[in-house]
Amino acid sequence: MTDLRIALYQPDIPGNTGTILRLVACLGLGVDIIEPAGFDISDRNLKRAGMDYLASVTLTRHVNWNQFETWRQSAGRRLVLASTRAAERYTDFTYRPDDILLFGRESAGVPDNVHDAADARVIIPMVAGQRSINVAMSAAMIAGEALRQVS
Ligand SMILES: C[S@@+](CC[C@H](N)C(=O)[O-])C[C@H]1O[C@@H](n2cnc3c(N)ncnc32)[C@H](O)[C@@H]1O
Repeated sequence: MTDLRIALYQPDIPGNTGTILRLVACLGLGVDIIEPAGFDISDRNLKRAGMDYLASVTLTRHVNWNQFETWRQSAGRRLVLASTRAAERYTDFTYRPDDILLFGRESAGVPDNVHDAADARVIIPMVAGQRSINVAMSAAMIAGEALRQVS
């Protein structure tokens, strides 16, 4: 079994978060939401995307980045940031079973201090001129690769 987790930094589109929560429910992963989010956790679009899968999600909400970091460091877990600014391909990185895979806010990614705090940063290569992949799609691709390696 893996203890891999997905963390969402201040997500602002409830349908994406609901889709990711359904993903983690199906893959058996834990999930962290670093608040403030741009919506309430009871948002109907989140519920529509997450459906009844939400009932089996192991979700931890952190009131802010500092509280998340305090918890993560005391747990001794590595933080792997998915970023369009990264240099290392997500398929070249060696994941550990207790890594936390961090994804940025849909509108703005993550600020520099969060980018710098990560232990590693990985990118899904894109064709020239494209800006970014949907956050839920990114999470599925990177979690899939991490699980392939550690399962
Ligand atoms: C819609 S994107 C954010 C776009 C934002 N304007 C930015 O500059 O980061 C939301 C999140 O999905 C993930 N993401 C999107 N495309 C990615 C890629 N090609 N490689 C790695 N992560 C990606 C990142 O975690 C990103 O913060």
